[in-house]
Amino acid sequence: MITDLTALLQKLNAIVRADDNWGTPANYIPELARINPEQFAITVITADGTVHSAGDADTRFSVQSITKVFTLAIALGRSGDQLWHRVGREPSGSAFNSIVQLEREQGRPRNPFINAGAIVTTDEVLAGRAPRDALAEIVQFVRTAAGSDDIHINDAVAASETQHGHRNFALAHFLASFDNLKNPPEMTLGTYFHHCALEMTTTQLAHAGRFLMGAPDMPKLISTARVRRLNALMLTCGHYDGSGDFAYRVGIPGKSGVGGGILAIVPGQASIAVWSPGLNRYGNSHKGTEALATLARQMNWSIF
Ligand SMILES: NC(=O)CC[C@H](N)C(=O)O
Repeated sequence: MITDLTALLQKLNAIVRADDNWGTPANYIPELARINPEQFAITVITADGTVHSAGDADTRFSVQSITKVFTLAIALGRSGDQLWHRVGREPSGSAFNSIVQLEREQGRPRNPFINAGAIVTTDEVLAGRAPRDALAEIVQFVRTAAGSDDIHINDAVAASETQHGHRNFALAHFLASFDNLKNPPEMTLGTYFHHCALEMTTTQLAHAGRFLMGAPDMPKLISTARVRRLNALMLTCGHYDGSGDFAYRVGIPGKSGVGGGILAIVPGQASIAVWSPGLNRYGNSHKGTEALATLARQMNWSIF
């Protein structure tokens, strides 16, 4: 079985590379726009701890919104259910950076995985501390989850997003106007941009996702009940307005990032990280999604 999975990933890597539609990298963060889209990597860690990889699995990429899963875990650890007064748990049906819904719903973002919701969870993690202290907690959580200290924030990516993050500034000020930010918008955003700029390889990211598998020998960073809830939110909200399509086609919880990464979990069975920088129309990795759909079908992995 183990050799089968490695062979399957290698075959998948070859199939993915043979298709010349690589999608388009994010263009609103200049540091991400200049990345060569013709890259692909996949790592699968199974419940027995074995690691299977294919493609560019040692190349670091910007994990971006995938960090929203870790900041949500931390925010829930700090504030518990109080957090849900500030942010909802419903799919948004709109783009990750949309502002219209926020006005209609009086400044309470639909869920913690769209940008507005993640700005709120970051604000909760910040909790009046200096941004470097909150960032230290986030980076430490990710390093502990991954079992590696060699995970860092790329300051150039954070600076690039700060210079061009007009939409996120608009969202943060909108939240503040509805009294849904406890810290100054610039301070919360600075923290948010920096944790989004964390870089990992697919090998590191798949390791970091092991605690979400809920399998006996995996790191236990949060309660089993919370693991289930994070997975539920990943399934319903992890791909923004593409979440329904991802659930339909792939059938397991996943969280995407605009850097082209996706962390997907087969509860009790596997933690999967996939990366290809070109995006589909929802802002999710084009080839990453295709590869996960094929892998899930071939392995018969589904939560349904
Ligand atoms: N979808 C994403 O990965 C978005 C994250 C990015 N840092 C942003 O705020 O726009």
